[in-house]
Amino acid sequence: MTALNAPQREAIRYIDSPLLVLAGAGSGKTRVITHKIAYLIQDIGMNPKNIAAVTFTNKAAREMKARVSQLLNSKETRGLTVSTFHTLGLNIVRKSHKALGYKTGMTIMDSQDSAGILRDLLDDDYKPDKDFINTAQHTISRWKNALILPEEALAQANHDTHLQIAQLYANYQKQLKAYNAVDFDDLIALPVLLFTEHPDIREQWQNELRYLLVDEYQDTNTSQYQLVRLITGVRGALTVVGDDDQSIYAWRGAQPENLQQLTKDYPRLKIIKLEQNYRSSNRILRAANRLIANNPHTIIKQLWSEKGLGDEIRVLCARDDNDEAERVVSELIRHKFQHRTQFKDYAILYRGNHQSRLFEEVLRTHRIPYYISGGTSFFARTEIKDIMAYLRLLVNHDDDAAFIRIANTPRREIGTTTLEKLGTYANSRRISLVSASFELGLESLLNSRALFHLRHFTRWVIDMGYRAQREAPATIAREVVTLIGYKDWLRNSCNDVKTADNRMENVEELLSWLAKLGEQEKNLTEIVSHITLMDMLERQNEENEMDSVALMTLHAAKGLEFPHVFIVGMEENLLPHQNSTDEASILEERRLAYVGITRAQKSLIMTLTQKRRRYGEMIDTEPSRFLQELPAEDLLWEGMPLLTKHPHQRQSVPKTEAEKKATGAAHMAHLRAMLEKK
Ligand SMILES: Nc1ncnc2c1ncn2[C@@H]1O[C@H](COP(=O)(O)OP(=O)(O)OP(=O)(O)O)[C@@H](O)[C@H]1O
Ligand SMILES: [Mg+2]
Repeated sequence: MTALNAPQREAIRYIDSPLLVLAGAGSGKTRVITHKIAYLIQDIGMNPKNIAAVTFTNKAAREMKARVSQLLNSKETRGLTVSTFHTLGLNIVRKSHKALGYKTGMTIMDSQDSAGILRDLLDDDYKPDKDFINTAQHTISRWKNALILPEEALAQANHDTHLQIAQLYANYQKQLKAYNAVDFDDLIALPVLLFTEHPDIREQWQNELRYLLVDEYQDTNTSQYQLVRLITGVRGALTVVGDDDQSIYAWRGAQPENLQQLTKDYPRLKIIKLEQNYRSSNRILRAANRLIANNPHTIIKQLWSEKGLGDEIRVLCARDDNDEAERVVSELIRHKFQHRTQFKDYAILYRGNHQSRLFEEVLRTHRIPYYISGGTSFFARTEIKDIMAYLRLLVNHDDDAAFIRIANTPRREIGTTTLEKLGTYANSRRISLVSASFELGLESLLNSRALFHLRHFTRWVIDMGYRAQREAPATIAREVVTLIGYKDWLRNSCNDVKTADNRMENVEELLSWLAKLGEQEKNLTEIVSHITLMDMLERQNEENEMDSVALMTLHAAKGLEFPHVFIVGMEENLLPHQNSTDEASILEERRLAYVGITRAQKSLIMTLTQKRRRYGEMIDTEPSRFLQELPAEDLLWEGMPLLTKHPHQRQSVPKTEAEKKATGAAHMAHLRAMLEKK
């Protein structure tokens, strides 16, 4: 156990009762988890298949896996679970699907799919109302995360909208079941339900998962917390690590109070604190400490580091958002050249996804490799999912989820009512939708027109399926795309031609990829399962191994670290976010800024603009209130002076260090005055 300090070592070896490691950013919490896994396997002799470590994002899980494999060889980790909460939930649901009333081969609906189902369930007046669908989806998700069942939601509804959404929730659940599908939230809620209602199954899993480790514990919501409790049971073989200052998912139902709840639920809970930070230089830490001190605290944590004082935190003021992107990228190029670093040493972090576009554009112009973490992956795109669903259905006529996805995409007169009747019928006969479409029994349920359109399609599926067994996969795929008229469908269903063409380009990309796989003598069945099974995580791994700049939201950056970090858009209405100005939300926005700052190891640059294009209009911006909460002595202001609202005060761009300091002080005073006025 080298490179561990005393409290870390204590945390790793402690197995007498549940353990909570509560500590600030970069203090080695994740390191405690990975080393503890190694300790349990190598020193205690536990079977890796009895150990599960869970966290929140795919990227964090991947990072954790990578760290574990530095400590243990592949033989020692065989059977070990290191995953997200959702993947763990999925495993449980898959293995115990019967007890939950599902058939094998269930499908996971993503957020787009669920929105589609909700839309289909709505009355025609509501169908086009995207905002309503959004609200409904969000509300249902919160209910699920709080383990509120449809009946309870109905009983509790105290106004019309809630009542309407609660009814929708009930129908939505029914629909999912009929499709043999689950959504993202079900992956946690169903295992909880399962373990509560079936003590025998719970016991089996408790015997299977004998030690549980949870990273980023502050972000667990009610259902995740219940799942942790049910898995650990009375034995309480549990280590959780977290930082209340990094709780940034309240909007998704996360409850930092779960940290306190632990003390109540596990009276024998042991708490260990870590205070030495191994990540960042002291100026960065001081900025983080000072910022977060503005939030109320029950437990005070002061981080310190042996990494020296480090460079000042630079604050670049740009003219507008274009200028901001240009400056960040040229700064990055200059810095890389000067310090002989790699592109992957840099991260550009922002509050909202939409902020990435300009940076992408400029990075591309300069031919700098970058990747967007947590963005929509190729395979999550609608058009790719559509075409893949066709191919899935050709090779597996029982893939009901694929059938449902494309039965009416492009439109072919197979309506929701037809699908519903078909679904109910297939369910009662326990056969797939395609098989059911040919049965005599269906004929009394559907009118002849509906039946004609349905059978026309399913027959086509079967014919193409035959051909797919003999012909080259890429040929079949291209023919499918042509025969269904996908290109025209995109043109008609997208809002503008550009979007349609972009999507078609993605389809072309998929087709040429299929051709490449086909050259390796793979048949369509093999290719489809290859693509379906191809671990998304693996693909993203490839991405990360490339030397490229990381672009991501502050949310997605949690748990990660980079030598050089840019936090862009340090402005009111961006950070803090414009919809987050009530007191509780400001606290959360401040934690988000804290997460951002503490990602940086060596250098941190923050940027803001004077003007920014929003909703097509150039608007004046205001510096983020969080800037003035940072220690003035650690900031170095650069670029356009901020004082635009007072042109007579306009100063020249500061050049010498002394000038920069002086302008910095002036900016801070100005900022303070401005904010006090508000
Ligand atoms: N005892 C130690 N000696 C040397 N380096 C360490 C030690 N503990 C942790 N580190 C390093 O410090 C960095 C931060 O550690 P880690 O990511 O585990 O912190 P964390 O508390 O999980 O941070 P976060 O709150 O951001 O998730 C990592 O690069 C890790 O390898
Ligand atoms: Mg961590």
